[in-house]
Amino acid sequence: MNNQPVVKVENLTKTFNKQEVIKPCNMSVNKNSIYGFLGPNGAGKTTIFKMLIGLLSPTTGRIEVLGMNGNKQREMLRNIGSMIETPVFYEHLPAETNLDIHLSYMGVKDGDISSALEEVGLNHVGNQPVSQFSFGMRQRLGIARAIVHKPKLLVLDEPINGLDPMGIRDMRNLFPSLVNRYDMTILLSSHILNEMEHVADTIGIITNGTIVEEVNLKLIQREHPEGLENYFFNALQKGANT
Ligand SMILES: Nc1ncnc2c1ncn2[C@@H]1O[C@H](COP(=O)(O)OP(=O)(O)OP(=O)(O)O)[C@@H](O)[C@H]1O
Repeated sequence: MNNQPVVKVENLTKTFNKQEVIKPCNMSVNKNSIYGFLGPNGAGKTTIFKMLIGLLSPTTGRIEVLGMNGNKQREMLRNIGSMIETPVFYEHLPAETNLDIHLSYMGVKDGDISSALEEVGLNHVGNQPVSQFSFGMRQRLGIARAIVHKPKLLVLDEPINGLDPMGIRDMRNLFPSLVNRYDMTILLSSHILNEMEHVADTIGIITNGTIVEEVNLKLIQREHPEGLENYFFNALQKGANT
């Protein structure tokens, strides 16, 4: 891992209906990092993710992704893969056709749909319509769609939500291998602290619209060998007191 930031956020805010739900935030995600974004319900994780991937515009502040800001938005979007909230598909079309449509939309000609499906354990059902998929299979397909065009930055909002234990274990192996094989940088959110400890190397904590911590996981583990939970609750407490 080197120290070149792939995501750099400065003084980012977002106001909805006169309410500032994201207060001035700074964030830095290093190249080839797996950054685990943690925070209570409603803290602002999804809103920040949406701003990073261009689905929402910031109220104020600056976002730089892969060295680009607003100036090269198309190029930036082609290099981002994401799954935010519940993924939506063309229900009547097979999984592989959904990925094919995504590749066309992204302008990628040489995407490997069968490999992407295999990465998430869906290779045997690629020809089935998505309407026949279970919740966990849809999550897996959402991840396949996020990675099929081999983005440089992968942004996944609660990707293991709804996965079975095998799926969780598969993702634990998949994420670091995407970093190693395709030079990706991954930004993940999850409420499952234990799982974040398995995959992330950096932890960011947001509470009430403010990022209160951004720390290397190894440093946390040195101080909290018992696990992330105490560190997480302390950080929230610290955030509440400032
Ligand atoms: N479109 C919107 N209009 C108004 N308020 C919104 C909108 N989207 C999000 N919010 C508010 O912004 C705050 C942050 O929401 P967000 O979805 O980013 O939280 P989160 O950390 O992802 O939560 P969770 O863990 O529950 O998914 C919440 O108070 C939410 O009600």
